[in-house]
Amino acid sequence: MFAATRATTFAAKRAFSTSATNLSKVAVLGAAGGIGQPLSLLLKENPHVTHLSLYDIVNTPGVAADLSHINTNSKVTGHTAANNGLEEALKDAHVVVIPAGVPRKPGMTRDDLFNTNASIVKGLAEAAAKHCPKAHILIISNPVNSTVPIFAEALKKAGVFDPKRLYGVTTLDVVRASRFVAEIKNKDPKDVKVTVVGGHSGVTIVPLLSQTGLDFTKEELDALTHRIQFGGDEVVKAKDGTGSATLSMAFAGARFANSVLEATVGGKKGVVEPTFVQSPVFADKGVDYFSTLVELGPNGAEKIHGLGEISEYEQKLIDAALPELKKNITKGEEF
Ligand SMILES: NC(=O)C1=CN([C@@H]2O[C@H](COP(=O)(O)OP(=O)(O)OC[C@H]3O[C@@H](n4cnc5c(N)ncnc54)[C@H](O)[C@@H]3O)[C@@H](O)[C@H]2O)C=CC1
Ligand SMILES: O=C([O-])CC(=O)C(=O)O
Repeated sequence: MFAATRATTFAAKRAFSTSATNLSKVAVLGAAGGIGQPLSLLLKENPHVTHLSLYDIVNTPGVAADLSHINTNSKVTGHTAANNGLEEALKDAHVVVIPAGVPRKPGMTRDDLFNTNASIVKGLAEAAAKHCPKAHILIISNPVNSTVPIFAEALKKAGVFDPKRLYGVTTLDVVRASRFVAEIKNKDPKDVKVTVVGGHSGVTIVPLLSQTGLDFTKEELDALTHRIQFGGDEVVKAKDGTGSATLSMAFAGARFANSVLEATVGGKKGVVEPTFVQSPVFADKGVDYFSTLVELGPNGAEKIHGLGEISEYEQKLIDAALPELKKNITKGEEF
């Protein structure tokens, strides 16, 4: 799946010394789960990854043994809580991707996961602060609007918070938006780029359809906006109590991890993705984290873009998103 980037990667590897490739240990925390397994599979195929380190409280030795037979260049190791497993998994990691935690069941909101996932994420943050304080941390665990602030607070407490290196993964919203718009406009999704801003739950997800260069009727706008904001619910309902999006999330997570790797060790310029980071965009309204297009560079999230020109329709969506986002962020910060 990364064929398009392979040429760049190999060129970059030649251009960089071996120490550059030694930087690319990627740890997955929650690696034996519904997202963790396919995500790890996709990362095993990523040529930037030199060491894939899999951590979960259960089953990682099996997942690691299985993946380790795939004939790509990276080494795979599996770790559980025994024998300082978390420390071993995190030590020297360049990127840490975190899909650890429980998923939704029908009838639940993402915020309903807070009670369980907040402490899981906090514990992992404390370990990351200690064992890989300079790593790029990609948070998938829900509720993302709160788990990113929880992680940030733990890093701040340990004195190692670098806002350029902490990202909430909102790529699934971008992937879905592209697919849903392509469907109704009879296009190939690869030609449909939709910037999705805000956060990652319900009304906090704001697709900027006016920036796609396509025309939409009011009915199309209403239907698409609703589908993008509540796409997660479609999967939760269809899975009927067995979980939420895992395969599309693994795809999205692998895509975002690849972007971070390309920008930080691949030497690629102009990598721009929406991601939920500490952001100045609505800081004056007390919303300290927000997803907009972010330019990724060797040090991570180097340039946070504003919203650009948005329609009146989108302004109303933003107005509805901000109070909910603020509430979610404060809840995370105060945990
Ligand atoms: N950001 C996004 O767009 C999306 C986020 N998610 C979220 O991702 C999370 C994971 O979802 P699934 O993989 O479907 O759940 P899952 O239950 O299949 O897997 C979660 C894994 O985390 C592990 N885990 C639990 N506590 C842990 C700890 N302290 N350390 C390490 N691992 C631990 C479990 O053993 C399990 O293997 C959920 O919170 C879900 O809501 C899901 C889809 C999209
Ligand atoms: O809906 C959920 O709970 C999982 C998720 O975040 C998504 O699919 O966007």
